[in-house]
Formats: sequence, C-alpha cells, structure tokens
Amino acid sequence: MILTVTLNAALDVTYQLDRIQRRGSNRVRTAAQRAGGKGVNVSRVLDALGRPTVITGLAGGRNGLTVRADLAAAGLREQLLTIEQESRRTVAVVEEAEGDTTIFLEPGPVVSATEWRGFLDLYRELAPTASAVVLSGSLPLGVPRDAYGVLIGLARIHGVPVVLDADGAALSDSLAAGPALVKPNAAELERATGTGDPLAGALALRAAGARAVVASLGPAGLLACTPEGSWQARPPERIAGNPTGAGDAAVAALTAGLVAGTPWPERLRRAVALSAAAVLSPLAGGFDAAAYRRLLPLVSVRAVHEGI
Ligand SMILES: O=P(O)(O)OC[C@@]1(O)O[C@H](CO)[C@@H](O)[C@@H]1O
Repeated sequence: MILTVTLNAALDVTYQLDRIQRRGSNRVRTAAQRAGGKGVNVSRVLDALGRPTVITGLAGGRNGLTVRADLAAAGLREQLLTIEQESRRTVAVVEEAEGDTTIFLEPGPVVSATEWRGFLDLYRELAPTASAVVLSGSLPLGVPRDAYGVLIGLARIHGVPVVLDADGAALSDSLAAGPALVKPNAAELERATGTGDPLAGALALRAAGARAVVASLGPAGLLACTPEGSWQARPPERIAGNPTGAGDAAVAALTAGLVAGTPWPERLRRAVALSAAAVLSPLAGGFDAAAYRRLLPLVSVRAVHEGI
C-alpha cells in the first residue's frame, strides 16, 4: 500500500460562481465540502486508480470528525491521529466565467509536542508496511520545521522511498534526508532555489539531495530531472477548470509509477494526463476518467538536455 501523510488535514469547501465581485456580496451557485489536504487528495486519486492506500496525519475538532466521516463514506482507509485543536477549512472559489480559482487557507491547529511524538510512534508502525510514502502539504504550527526530513529518514531506514510535495522550509530543510522524488510547482521551485529557470532549479534540488525532481509548470506540463535523464511532458491543449488538486493527481501518478518501476516517459505521460483530467473535475481529489483516457495518448514527452 502507499501511505500518504497529511499533517495539516482540511475540510475543503469549494464555491462555484460566475465571477467574484470584490467588495460586494457574492451569491454562490454551488457549494461543496469534503475531506482534503494534499495527501488526502493523493489517496483519493490512487484509490480511483485501484492502488491500495492508507491516509495518515493529524486531525482534530469537529472539522476533524467531519474529515474522518467523509473518508469513511468514500471507503478510504485512514489512520489519522486525533489532536486537540480544530483542523482547518480551506475555501476554493471557482469563477467559471473567468476560468480563475482563488483559494483561502486557514492556518489550522497548533500541534503539541506530545501529539507530535504520538504521531511519530504511529508513523514508525505504518511506514515500514508501505511500498512508498507520500508527504504532502503545509506543516501545522507546533510541528518542527524539519518534520519532513525526520519522516523521510524513518522511512528510508526500512528502504521505503518517499515522495515529497512541500513548500518553503518544509521543502528546503528536508532535501538532505534524500527523498526519492520532490514535486514543487514553479513558484515553490523559485522560492527554494532563487532561480526562475525551472531546469536550473530542478538541478539545484537534485544537488541538494532529492533523487529526482518533477516540477509542475501549469499549462506547460511537467519538467522531470532524474538519474535516468530529463524530460518535459506537455498536455495537448490548455485545460480550463478547477486546478486545485491537479498537482496532487500528478503526485499520485508519479508515486504509482515509482512503485511499479514504470519507465520515466510513460510515468510522466500518465502524470500529465491525470493532472489535466483533475482540472476538469469540479472538486480537488477527483479526476475526469474519460478525459484521462482521451488525453493519455496525446501528451507529448521529449528529452531535455541538461547542458542547454
Ligand atoms: O496548505 P496546504 O497543505 O499546502 O494545501 C492545502 C490544500 O489547498 O491543497 C489541496 C490542493 O492541492 C487542497 O485540497 C488543500 O486543502
């Protein structure tokens, strides 16, 4: 099974309307709410692909209970540790007329030192039973900033590869622990490396300890720098919809490919098609299965020469 870790689990609220009126009242057309946080979304996609997965992380309060009930209703296996403070909500506002999405992220709970130690005990039990671990999303307050580095180290003791999707210090401070793969987006890559050139940034993250780097570049697709070579994979067309969760779909495909040992070009093709199909799904964590099948053969993958 693939273990996903969501330390800052969320109740994701999605509003759909034509366009936001700043400083005005906004009546939404549809409102939906479901369990989220990046690792949860990765597990949803893995589950839809037929890959066994277990969700772990931290969840608390009434929002935490709602998250767990929603996961149970979706048939997803979870081993979340209950914490005292309330898990956060996120609100994604999808403007259908503009094709824009705006996200509001509550800060989430403060995790106590005892709770963090409790999570480490749980993780020590779960990680050795996994074929891969996915660490995704922001760290809640109270969790040490090297948390992901510690979790990578604990998995690697058992030979379990780790995929990391994080930003800021949570990314930079854990590269030395040797994740098998990191998946920053363009802004995260620039923040971590100080360069706006994705290829140079990806090579810098590899030099800092990541075995492979796949940067998600929105409509330009994915750029991969790996020990086997570098590739750029692009979708055949610009996809309009809700991009929230598109990166998580890419992480799910890349992790499934890592576990199966799928050759990189095919791994990237699937990740781009799945990510595009996720944009077509109204809610994060979902994807349009028919669009995935249609887009898969149309994704272009070309080798990139690192010296250029
Ligand atoms: O604050 P984080 O943990 O970085 O991101 C949280 C989040 O916006 O990411 C997902 C989309 O990737 C949403 O489902 C989720 O709630």
